[in-house]
Amino acid sequence: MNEMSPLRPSETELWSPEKFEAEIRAVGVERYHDKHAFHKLLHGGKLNKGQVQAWALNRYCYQEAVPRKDAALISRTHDRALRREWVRRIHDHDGFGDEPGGLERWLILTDGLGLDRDYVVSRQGALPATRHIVESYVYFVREQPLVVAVASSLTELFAPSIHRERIAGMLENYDFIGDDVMAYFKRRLTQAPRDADFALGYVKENAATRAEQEACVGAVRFKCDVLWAQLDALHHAYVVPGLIPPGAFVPT
Ligand SMILES: O=C(O)c1cc(C(=O)O)c2c(n1)C(=O)C(=O)c1cc(C(=O)O)[nH]c1-2
Repeated sequence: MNEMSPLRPSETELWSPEKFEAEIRAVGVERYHDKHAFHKLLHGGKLNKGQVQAWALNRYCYQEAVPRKDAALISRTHDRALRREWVRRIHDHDGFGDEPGGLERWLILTDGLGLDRDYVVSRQGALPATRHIVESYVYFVREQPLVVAVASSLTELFAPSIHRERIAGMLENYDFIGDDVMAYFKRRLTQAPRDADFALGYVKENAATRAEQEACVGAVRFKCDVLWAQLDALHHAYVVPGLIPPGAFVPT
C-alpha cells in the first residue's frame, strides 16, 4: 500500500467463510490439471503404452513426495489434534500394519504396466523437471505459514472427479489396464474427500486475516501449478516435440 493508492476496505476485510471457500474453488475451476491436454490424451485412450508408462513412472515421484511433505507439516505444528489427523495421510500413502498403502498400490499400477519396481522406486528415469517440481511442494509446505501449508493440499477438493474420469477412461480405452491396477484411484475416492473436508475446515477456521485468506488461495494456485507443470514436462518429453532429456525413461 502507498499513499497514492490506499487499499479500500473491500480489499482488506475478512471474507466470509462462504466467500473464502468460493475463492478457493474458483482456482480449481480455472486451473486444475483435469484441463491439461496430457490428461485428455491419457483418459481418452490416445496414448500408447510407453507414454502411459512414462506418466506412471513420473507420477510415482509425486506420490513419494506427498508423505514427505505431510511429515514436514507435522513437524511444524504444536497442535496435537492437527498432528493426529494429519498422520493418517502418511499411513494412507506409506501403509500401516496390514494396510499396504497408496505407494504400494501405485507400484501395482507400474508393475501392471511392465515397469521394473526398483527402477521406478529409484526415480532415476523420471524427468529432471518432475523431480524439481515435486520437491518444490515439499519446500513450500516446510516454509510457508502453517495455515498456508495446509491450504496447499486443497487441490484434493477437485481430485475425486478426475479420479473417476481416469478410472472409467483408462479401463475402457487401454487393453493393458485392468481393475487391479486402478485400485490406487478407487481408494482415493474415499480418502481424498475426507482429507479435503478436514483441511478446508481447518483453513476456514485458522486463516485469521484477509491477507492470510489470500495467501491460502495463492497456495491452491501454487499447487495447481505444481500439478500442471508436471504434465507440461511429460507432454514436452513424450508427446510433442518428444524431446526426452538425457537419462530419462525411453519407452521401448
Ligand atoms: O490424480 C490426481 O489428479 C491427484 C491429484 C492430487 C492433488 O490434487 O493434489 C492428489 C492425488 N491425485 C493423490 O492421489 C494424492 O494422494 C494426493 C495427495 C495430495 C496432497 O496434496 O496432499 N494431493 C493429491
